[in-house]
Amino acid sequence: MQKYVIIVAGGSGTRMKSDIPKQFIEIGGKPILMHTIEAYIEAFASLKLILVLPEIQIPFWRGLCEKHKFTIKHQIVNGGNSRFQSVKNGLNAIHGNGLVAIHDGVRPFVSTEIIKESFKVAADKGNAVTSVPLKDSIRFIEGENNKVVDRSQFQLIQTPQTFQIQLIKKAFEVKENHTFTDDASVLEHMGEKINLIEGDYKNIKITTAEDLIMANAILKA
Ligand SMILES: Nc1ccn([C@@H]2O[C@H](COP(=O)(O)OP(=O)(O)OP(=O)(O)O)[C@@H](O)[C@H]2O)c(=O)n1
Ligand SMILES: C[C@](O)(CO)[C@H](O)COP(=O)(O)O
Repeated sequence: MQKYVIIVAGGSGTRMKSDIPKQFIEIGGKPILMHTIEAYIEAFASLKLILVLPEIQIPFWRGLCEKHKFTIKHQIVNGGNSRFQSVKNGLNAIHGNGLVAIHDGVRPFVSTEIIKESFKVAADKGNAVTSVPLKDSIRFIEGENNKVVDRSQFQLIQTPQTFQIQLIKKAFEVKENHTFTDDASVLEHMGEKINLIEGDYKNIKITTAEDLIMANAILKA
């Protein structure tokens, strides 16, 4: 079965407050996004890779590829105004059947094992969504009040989120709404059961400046 990955890097990284979009910040001598792409090609060399970028950043990315002699083949697609729109643009670039992993460009430490398991479970069950248990206590906030909740009933959701292509394309035909914070939420809206697979605490989403400290530490570990 043909395997695709859509790597979404169409955001502007406002919470990082950096001069360049965070996906282009260098860790270990190369842009975060190159680490992410390499992780997928290490898992499956024959993977078809679709990279979603803000249109205005495409020349900058091409310049980075030249500078770093980055030759992994990928198709570039324009980003949208939200993650949902960026994923949708990526899905529109796929014309065949098979499986597609959707992955945040700013999660560079995804392991080969997770990528492989994600495709395996999606092939069997239609979808596979990576997650980890919570390590902190959590509280439910209600107006002025708050109360403890049972954290064993919650999971933190990561990417990859991998799907049978026809299923996820159909799910994305819906009108976007604010509950669509990831791709699983879009599929669930269509009535599908979500299958969780085990993630990894190292599979961080680089979002704020502290995450860069963590990223450099993970690289050195
Ligand atoms: N319009 C958008 C918004 C987000 N993303 C991607 O979705 C992933 C997760 O989003 P997030 O970490 O929130 O990235 P940003 O939107 O760039 O960050 P911020 O919310 O701080 O602006 C990132 O790889 C980001 O590039 C995207 O492809 N298109
Ligand atoms: C898809 C995701 O990484 C799963 O945790 C997350 O929902 C992306 O959220 P953001 O609001 O785009 O940071």
